[in-house]
Amino acid sequence: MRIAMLGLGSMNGAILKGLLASGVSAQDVVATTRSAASACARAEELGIEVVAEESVESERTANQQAAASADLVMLGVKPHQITDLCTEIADALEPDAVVVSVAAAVTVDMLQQALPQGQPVIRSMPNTPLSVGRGVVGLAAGEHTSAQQLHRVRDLLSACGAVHVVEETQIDALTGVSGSGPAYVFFLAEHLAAAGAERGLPPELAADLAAQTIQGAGDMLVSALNQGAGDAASLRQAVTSPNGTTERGIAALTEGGLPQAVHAAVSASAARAAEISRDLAGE
Ligand SMILES: NC(=O)c1ccc[n+]([C@@H]2O[C@H](COP(=O)([O-])OP(=O)(O)OC[C@H]3O[C@@H](n4cnc5c(N)ncnc54)[C@H](O)[C@@H]3O)[C@@H](O)[C@H]2O)c1
Ligand code: PRO
Repeated sequence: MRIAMLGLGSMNGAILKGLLASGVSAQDVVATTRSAASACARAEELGIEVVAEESVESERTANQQAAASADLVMLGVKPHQITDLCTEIADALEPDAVVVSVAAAVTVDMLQQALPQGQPVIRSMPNTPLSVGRGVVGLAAGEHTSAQQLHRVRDLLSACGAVHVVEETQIDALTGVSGSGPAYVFFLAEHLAAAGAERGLPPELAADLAAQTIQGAGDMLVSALNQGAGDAASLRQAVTSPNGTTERGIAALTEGGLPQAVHAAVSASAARAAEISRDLAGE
């Protein structure tokens, strides 16, 4: 499968690293960037062909050239840039090329409107841990995408994370949990480490303890859920000895409003996605 990654920032870059590590051949990937310097650096780093918008001299833009040869086109630009990018590549696309948007808030309908009639599209919501093979992706297919095309994309991404095919109405909530979620976890890691350093641990040690604890707890939780051997609440209880140290820590988190703060974070992220969708639709 020939893959075009249009825009190579945080998200498309993370997906590409995950795909290459999972065995996708660098020969099968072409990416685009705006600047020539960035194209050079990324081509050297990743071993793939990268075409820069600013160095193309032919009639076709970098995005058109990359899209023309692709079976799968991943749109990795900001939400407000997606429809312009769709319009730009529309005439270059093969009719059966599958166009996958990674953008928050850009609906299947917006993608279909901006692309040729009948073009297969998928709205996705990935997260950056795809870069290390531990990502999460939600996929919602458009009306012209066959089950086989959806399965091919699901199988490709499954090599670098967990893929969930969902209703489009669920994507904003999924964005609030797993799309934005890595940032909440990194925020927790920052504060765990800072608190450890405040209690006298060397800062590097505190950062390692926070990261390794989050990794171990995450692995343990996924394994327990997969094996039907517990859930987050039961694993938390197993750490919490009656009248022990954790009980005091959990009480402090509860008093400090962690449960309400997490609910508010997921709601705020999902609500912002809906707000951007309305802005993009001009409502
Ligand atoms: N960062 C995340 O964790 C994350 C998670 C899920 C979804 N997303 C979505 O991914 C998309 C990109 O976000 P990001 O965080 O990677 O932003 P980013 O700014 O890191 O990446 C966007 C890239 O696109 C490039 N670009 C812009 N216009 C271009 C054009 N016409 N041709 C080629 N390249 C172009 C920019 O130079 C930039 O490198 C957004 O729509 C966002 O909603 C991001
Ligand atoms: N990062 C993007 C944003 O912050 C979308 C989910 C994660 O908008």
